[in-house]
Amino acid sequence: MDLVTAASLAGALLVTLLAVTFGYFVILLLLVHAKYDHLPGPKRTSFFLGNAADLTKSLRSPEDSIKLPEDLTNIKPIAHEAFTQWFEVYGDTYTIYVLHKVIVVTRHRNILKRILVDGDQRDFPKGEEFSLKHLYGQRFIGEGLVSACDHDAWYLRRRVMDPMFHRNHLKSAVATFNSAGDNFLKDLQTYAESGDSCGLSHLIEKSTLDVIMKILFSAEIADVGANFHELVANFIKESFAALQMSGMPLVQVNPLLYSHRLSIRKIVKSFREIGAKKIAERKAAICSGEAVPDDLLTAIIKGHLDPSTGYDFETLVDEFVGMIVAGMETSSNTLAFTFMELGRRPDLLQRLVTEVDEVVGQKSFISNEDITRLSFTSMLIKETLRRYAIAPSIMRVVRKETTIDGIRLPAGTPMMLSIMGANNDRKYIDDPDKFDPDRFHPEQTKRISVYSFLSFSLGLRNCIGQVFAQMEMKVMLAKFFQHFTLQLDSSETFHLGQRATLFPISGVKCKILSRE
Ligand code: HEM
Repeated sequence: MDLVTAASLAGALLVTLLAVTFGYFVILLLLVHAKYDHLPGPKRTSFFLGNAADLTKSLRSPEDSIKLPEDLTNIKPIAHEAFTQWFEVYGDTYTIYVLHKVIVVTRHRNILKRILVDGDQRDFPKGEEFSLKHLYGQRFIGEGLVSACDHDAWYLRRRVMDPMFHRNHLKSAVATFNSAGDNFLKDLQTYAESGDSCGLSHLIEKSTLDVIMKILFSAEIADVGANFHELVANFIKESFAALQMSGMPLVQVNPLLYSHRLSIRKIVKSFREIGAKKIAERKAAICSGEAVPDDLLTAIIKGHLDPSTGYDFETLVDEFVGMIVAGMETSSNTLAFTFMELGRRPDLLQRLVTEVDEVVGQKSFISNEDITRLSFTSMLIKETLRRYAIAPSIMRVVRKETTIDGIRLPAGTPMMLSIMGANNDRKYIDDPDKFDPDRFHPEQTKRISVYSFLSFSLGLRNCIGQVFAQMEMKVMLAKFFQHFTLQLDSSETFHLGQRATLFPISGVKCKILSRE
């Protein structure tokens, strides 16, 4: 066969292959569309891309043109707003399509109830695809508690960790919450003295990392490395922004995004190496019989030494990364939103200051009893969690075909359970856009249903750190208002950003004013 014939044969083969692949993809799309045609949803703007264009638009700020990938961390996404608006138009359950993938978005109470609470969790697992196990092929949270999809493996790990997050165990951590709070005060004092504006979000982030490192891993930030806080902050921002991007069409394979994917892989890998080093040191101490702290790190390593839990060394690293990912940004953004609201609501700020003065006064140590008595502070935090659901949605998969209230969910359906949608559903919440901590007043006659306060999720796989987070946030707020107050910069926009979690885009720029 001569060269020309071979080349034309290869060309014909390639064209046939492309035509078959294209035909296969078209049939696949038609089948997926037919499978979900019975559910409402926004019109697909493209047969092939589905609603991808709407979603990509909603990931971007209306004002900014975003250049990928350099500006990923500066995206001002408003994805949750698109989801909320679609609830108003298409009802409590609707579909969105990206290429051949479909997601059913819901805030329907009975669906949430069945999936999170009443149903067998084996029938509604976290889907592998949405589980944060890997990011651009690099192991991210792997098989850790947050991402575990296999119910039995998850259960064994949750049993190892639950005691560390129990209210009684956390009582012994109150001193540590105080000491992290005192470090926060030192940073604030510097700004109060200089009169310069600060980005409060950044200072809070440092404190919530400080708390996690001390309580879960008995480590000071400084022990891990001088720039550890910046490193973690960068790791969280970059990886969260990438998580959000990675679901968009072709981001995983687009050659133009190769350097972005490579840099994210490197960031995640080097962060995992820090965790591996800490774990190896503690494991060596345990194995050689040295006295070790009674913290989460010791608990999971002891679990790893007991083969029945299925913890291998990499899973321990997954837990280290997972706890920081799940615990730092969530608490820190919730506190940032609380400060943002207090900055524009002198009435709430005054109520908080009065409570702090009455309960804590000039005491330098905030005890567990004080934390319990800070009831307005609790209401304030709960309303922040309701209004600005930091984790705006969570993912599950319906394994077997299930019909709930006449809504048929085919087997294999990926579900986005909208926490933001449920928390702000005007069918159940009066004037949901209004920030009103009194909704959570213990004497409020119209009690908020648990399905309108999904911020920590519900059921077996609810947030293990919810008591931890609320104690931490109460101590931070009380310490702050014992000594300082704040004045928001005039540049404050009150806009929300979204990179996996929600955050105040401005970073809560403000002046710190001393109360003394
Ligand atoms: C305001 C703060 C927080 C919020 C709003 C929050 C929210 C949530 C939500 C919604 C889930 C369910 C995720 C899902 O089902 O996909 C979750 C799970 C989890 N959270 Fe939190 N969280 C917060 C703080 C924390 C803290 C401080 C820690 C640890 C120190 C933590 C550790 C975890 C873990 C390990 C899970 C997985 C639990 C499991 O699957 O068994 N969270 N969190």
